[in-house]
Amino acid sequence: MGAEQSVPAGVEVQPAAPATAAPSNQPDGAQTEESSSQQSSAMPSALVLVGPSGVGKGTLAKRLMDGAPERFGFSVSHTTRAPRPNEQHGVHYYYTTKEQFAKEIGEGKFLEYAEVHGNLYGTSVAAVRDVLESGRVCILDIDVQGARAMRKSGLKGIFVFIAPPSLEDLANRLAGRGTETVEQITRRLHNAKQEIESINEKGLYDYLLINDDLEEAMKRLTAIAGRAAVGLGPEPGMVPERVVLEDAPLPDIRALTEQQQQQAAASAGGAAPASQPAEAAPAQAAPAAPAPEASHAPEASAAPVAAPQANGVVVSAASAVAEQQGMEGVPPGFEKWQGKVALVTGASSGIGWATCEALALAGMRVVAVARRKDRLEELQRHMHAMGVPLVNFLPVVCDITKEAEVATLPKIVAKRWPECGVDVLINNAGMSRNDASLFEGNIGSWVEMLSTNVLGTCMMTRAVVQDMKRRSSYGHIINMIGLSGHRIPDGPQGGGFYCATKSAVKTITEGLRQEARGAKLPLRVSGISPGVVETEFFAVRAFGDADATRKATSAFKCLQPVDVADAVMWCLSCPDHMEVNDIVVRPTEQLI
Ligand SMILES: Nc1ncnc2c1ncn2[C@@H]1O[C@H](COP(=O)(O)OP(=O)(O)OP(=O)(O)O)[C@@H](O)[C@H]1O
Ligand SMILES: Nc1nc2c(ncn2[C@@H]2O[C@H](COP(=O)(O)O)[C@@H](O)[C@H]2O)c(=O)[nH]1
Repeated sequence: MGAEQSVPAGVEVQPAAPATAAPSNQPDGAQTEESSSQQSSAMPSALVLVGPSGVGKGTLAKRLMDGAPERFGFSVSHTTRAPRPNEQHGVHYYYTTKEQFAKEIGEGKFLEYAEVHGNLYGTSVAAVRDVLESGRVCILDIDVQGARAMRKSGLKGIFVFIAPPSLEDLANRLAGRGTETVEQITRRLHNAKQEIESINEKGLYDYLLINDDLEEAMKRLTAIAGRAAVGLGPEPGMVPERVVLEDAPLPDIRALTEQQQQQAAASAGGAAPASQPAEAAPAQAAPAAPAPEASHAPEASAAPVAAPQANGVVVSAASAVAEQQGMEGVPPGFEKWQGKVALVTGASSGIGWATCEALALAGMRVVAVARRKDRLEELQRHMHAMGVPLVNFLPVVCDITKEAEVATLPKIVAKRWPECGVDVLINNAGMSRNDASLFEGNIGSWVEMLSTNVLGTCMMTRAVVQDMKRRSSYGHIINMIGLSGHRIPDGPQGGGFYCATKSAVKTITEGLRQEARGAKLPLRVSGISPGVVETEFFAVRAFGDADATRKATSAFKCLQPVDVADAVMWCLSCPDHMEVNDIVVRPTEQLI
């Protein structure tokens, strides 16, 4: 027997039976209620999560492991399915060919294997052994056929069937995850009906857990996993004698996907900012059933924008576009961010718009934050036209100067993508006014600049860092400092106040970096300081005079928003040991 075939601690291996073997009502190795409840040893055992695709096994497993990596490890399976863009070989799966898989079956490498939804999946002896030998609970995420085979293998562990509240919920989750096409979802859902019927196979499962509310499900699973951690067997009687399954028709996935995509943004809840009452109602066709919070939320909370039609096509949430482009658009080093969430403020135009586009095209989930709902809707249409899956895009109407609106943003993100939080924050929103001289300036303009450029940046940062702390997951914060954080180009004309706010952003960026280092957190902090960029900045500074931009940007070829977005992408693509602290970039012809 080769190394791969040696018996893992606590695992008695019987040769893997092909998963197509007829299921047994009393599988070998299944524990009777008496024997299982008495089973106890100091050694952690396996925790086998079974259930239809999309029910949340992976989400629950990840949460368990993130919460206590010293107690739980994952059995990384082999598969012949292609990796999704955000997946890593050796972390999510070992990706292999059919030929290699067949060869390794012959070599007795697998504890179990099965064809699932058209691909081969298998649990190797080594995958389970390595985790158990490290003294941790080994979490397996396998299908029903795999569970039957595992029972036969004699693996010591607790088997939990995770069920969805309904097929419709399951369909919604699969569509929302966005990693499969409509056809693939239909196939997985069709299989789900049969998989759910396995609940009634005597002795197959120890627990039935309905993953309705994720937090509740986590609480129950944590308690079950705690037993596995100390080698205790399952409690008796945790699977009902007989579960009556309603013969519900399969949801129409294509229709549901369209509806789901429309609802997704709105279902996060929230009302339009108090300062923008006219924008409270979605301009797009209202979703069929808006979440109650949408109409009853307190005035001051951010509001997601309703999504337009998405042609019913679900493409990879993690990086459909990158996949379509064969990863061409993705800068080297950026792969680590695929499927992660970036929040961009000031997303309705210029640098913010271009940054949202670059991030989404490279496979990130993007939360676009701005005050102007019509512009966010336009950005959403633009994203759709660019081929960005709308499941990856969350536009939110929010005024970053309003504390209560900012505070709701992490919640909106968590509602939309339950297993996620903001990983990357781009504090881009900033503005200037041309009536802010220090001799005779308009105090309202000072307040506006201070609130947006300084306090808005700080409030956004605080909200996101606190959420990162809660999740123990630290990403990257990039502040748009601007060249005005480094020098005063138009002091005699009264530009001093604006520059003061920008040099405050520069100092805050360094302060944040030092706080992160002081707290030994892996958060990375960067600043970007572009000179003249051709954006609406100048029109805003001139209180809406569109000609002001032309005047300010016609002397020479200015930077374009995409140039700055490129700098953002570069900051994010640098290796983990490298933190870009400030990028100063001017148009070549700009003097000061
Ligand atoms: N309780 C829940 N409520 C709402 N959404 C959920 C819940 N649990 C998980 N989800 C979401 O459902 C989607 C599918 O979850 P996940 O990928 O964990 O399923 P899975 O069972 O591991 O699927 P597969 O077997 O295909 O790997 C994810 O987008 C996840 O965020
Ligand atoms: N029998 C096994 N099933 C497995 C294994 N690894 C994963 N799976 C199941 O396959 C489906 C699809 O997974 P996906 O990653 O393509 O969405 C899912 O239900 C998994 O539980 C395995 O090693 N053996």
